[in-house]
Amino acid sequence: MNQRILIKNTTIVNEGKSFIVDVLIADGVIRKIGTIDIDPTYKIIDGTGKHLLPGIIDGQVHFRDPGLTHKGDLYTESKAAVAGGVTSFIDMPNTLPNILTVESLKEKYAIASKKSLANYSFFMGVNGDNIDEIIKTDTSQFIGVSDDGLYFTKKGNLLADNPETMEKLFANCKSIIAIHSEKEEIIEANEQAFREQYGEDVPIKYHPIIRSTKGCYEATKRAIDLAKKHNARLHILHLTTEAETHLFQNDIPLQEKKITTEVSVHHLWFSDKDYERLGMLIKWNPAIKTEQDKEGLLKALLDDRIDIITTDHAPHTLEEKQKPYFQSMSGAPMVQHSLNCMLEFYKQGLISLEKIVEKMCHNPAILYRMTNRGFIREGYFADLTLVDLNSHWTVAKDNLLYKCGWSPLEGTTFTTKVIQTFVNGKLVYDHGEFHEDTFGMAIDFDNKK
Ligand SMILES: O=C1C[C@@H](C(=O)O)NC(=O)N1
Repeated sequence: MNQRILIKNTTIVNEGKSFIVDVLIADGVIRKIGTIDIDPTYKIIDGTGKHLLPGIIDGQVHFRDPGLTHKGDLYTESKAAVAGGVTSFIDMPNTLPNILTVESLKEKYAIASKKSLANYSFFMGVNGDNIDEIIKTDTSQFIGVSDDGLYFTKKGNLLADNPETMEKLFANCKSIIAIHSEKEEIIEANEQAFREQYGEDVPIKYHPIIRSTKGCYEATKRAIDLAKKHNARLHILHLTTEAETHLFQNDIPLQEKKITTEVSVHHLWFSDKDYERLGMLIKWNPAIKTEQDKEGLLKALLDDRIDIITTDHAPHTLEEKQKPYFQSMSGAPMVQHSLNCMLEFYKQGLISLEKIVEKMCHNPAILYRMTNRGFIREGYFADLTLVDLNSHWTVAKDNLLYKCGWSPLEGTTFTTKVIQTFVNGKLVYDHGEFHEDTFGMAIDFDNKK
């Protein structure tokens, strides 16, 4: 039998409330929440002065496995995730091979079952080549479909030059469609203009001009119009502009929303002011935009037009990043520090702890219809993270767990620390140490609801 763990006297943050209580973990689940007597067989954890949150569910990561494992893999990146309080993640399809068939999806599940310390699920990739197969496939096979990061061909390009593909997908796909929302034709025209002026070495400050607000807004508007026309389930990934936030609703509960969106932590943390200091390290697609956009995203998060927070954790080697503009890879690692970043906003009085938990834990579970995860409830999986809200430490090379070995946050001092992380009731991360004797589970979800 699994050892029972009793977390005594901890402040749980859950479902809009924070209060001091005891939590008993047994057989992988939260067995009891309340005042619980100590039993000699229990492992006792003193939660006094600490906060217990549901484990973070990161709805968008690129762990690079299989095929791109020189950047990261399901073991290294899931290890970084649990050290950051993340207990579940959904990985994107732009691995090698791209995940465009049920067979390759199953292979990815098999790899994760032997390597991932956190719970996992995977988007099925969608482009012009596999759309007919996607439409035919039973939606219980995948949590959602996405085009994010896929290598676009004219034929396969979902977003830009292929309105028929999009129309067909929205008319027929019953699972959530998670879109990387930028209009390629606008970006390409801007790239062309800047290339003529600067050659390969365009200054990074022009990245948000090339990958412009117009490109984002028009793509998002078009996707929303199509979703409304066909009553499809649409999720816009990593929103970056204040303008787009006004395209989303906050007057219906998430359970009933068909059109949803997210913000990634880096788009709340950085703005175009940081390009001078960090250069290509913060080249992301869609681009980090202005201070006003950053503020608009936070506002929309707080007033529920933005539903969830993700990382879009996208590691590349430093060598792949530090190249002239057109060759430098977009994306950066974030999964180890997403909770710390959000808790820093809490410390600054910008967001409540309860709102952070709603957007990073509860809502991803609701949005992706996960079974018994995302909340501190009796009978739910014991996916939990214990945090100290008064602990100073500085991000540095020697405390990074990413395979790529760098972070755009190096030198940042955080005032909170993840102390312990439990995945399915197992203490996987404990004060900087890992217990690696068990792996995470495939996340159950119900696409039939
Ligand atoms: O959508 C994406 C993909 C990601 C990657 O590197 O896979 N990098 C990005 O910056 N955006």
